[in-house]
Amino acid sequence: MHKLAFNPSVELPVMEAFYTIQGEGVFSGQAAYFIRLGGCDVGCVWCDVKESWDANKWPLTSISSIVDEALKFPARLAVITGGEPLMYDMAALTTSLQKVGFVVNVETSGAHPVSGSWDWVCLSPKKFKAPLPEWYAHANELKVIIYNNSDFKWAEEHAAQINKNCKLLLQPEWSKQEKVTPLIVEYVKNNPKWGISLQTHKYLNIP
Ligand SMILES: C[S@@+](CC[C@H](N)C(=O)[O-])C[C@H]1O[C@@H](n2cnc3c(N)ncnc32)[C@H](O)[C@@H]1O
Ligand SMILES: Nc1nc2[nH]cc(C(=O)O)c2c(=O)[nH]1
Ligand code: SF4
Ligand SMILES: [Mg+2]
Repeated sequence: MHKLAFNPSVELPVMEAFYTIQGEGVFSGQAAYFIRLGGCDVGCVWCDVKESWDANKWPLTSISSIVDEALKFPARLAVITGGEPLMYDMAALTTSLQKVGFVVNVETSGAHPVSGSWDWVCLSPKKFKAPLPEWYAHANELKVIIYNNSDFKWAEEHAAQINKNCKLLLQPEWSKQEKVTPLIVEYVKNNPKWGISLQTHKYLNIP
C-alpha cells in the first residue's frame, strides 16, 4: 500500500469546491455543495476532469475549513467527488459534514475500499479499473457511462451483482452523446429496469 504524505482525518487535497445544482443521477436538479478531491488512478480515457488526477497539484485543505466553507451556502446536501475520493479514508470528512447537518453523497468508481459514512452512494463502475465487490451492497445508484455498444453488457454485469434497492441508470459519455443517446433510449425502452441520467449541468452551462 502506498503511504500518504498527509493524514486524511485532518486534511485532504481539494481541487475545487463549489455550490451548484447536482446535474446527474437521482439527485439531479437539487442544489448541492460539491467537494472535488484531487487524485485518481483509474484512468478513464474519456474522463471529463483529467486535471484532477494528480493529487500533488491540489492544496491540502483542513477538514474543518472544508466544512466551514460548505456552511456558507443554504443547501445541506454535500456531494463528494473527484478525482476518486475513495483513494482516501473518508470517515472524518463525511462524519464532520453530517455532524453539522449535511446529507452526504458520493460519486465513486468503487475501485478503492469502502470508507466513510454515506447517505447516498452513486457507484459508476469503470472498465479501466473495476469496482471492488464490496461496493455492490452500498450503492444506492448504479450509473454506468455508455461510450459504445459494449458498455451495455458491462452495465448488465454490474446490475447482476448490485443490491435489489439500487437505482439503475445509463449516462451517455459526453463526447459520444449524439451517437449513443439514441442507443440508450432504445435500450431503456426494451429494458425498463434502467433509467437515463444526463449531465444536465452541461446543458445549463453551470459547474
Ligand atoms: C469525474 S467522476 C469523479 C468521481 C469518480 N471518480 C467516478 O468516476 O465516479 C464523476 C462522474 O462523472 C462521470 N463522468 C466522467 N467523465 C464523463 C464523461 N466524459 N461523460 C459522462 N460522464 C462522465 C463519472 O462516471 C462519474 O459518475
Ligand atoms: N453540476 C454538477 N453535477 C455533477 N454531478 C456529478 C459531478 C461530478 O463531476 O462528480 C458533477 C459536476 O461536476 N457538476
Ligand atoms: S474514475 Fe472518475 S475521476 Fe477517475 S478517471 Fe474515471 S471518471 Fe475520471
Ligand atoms: Mg463532473
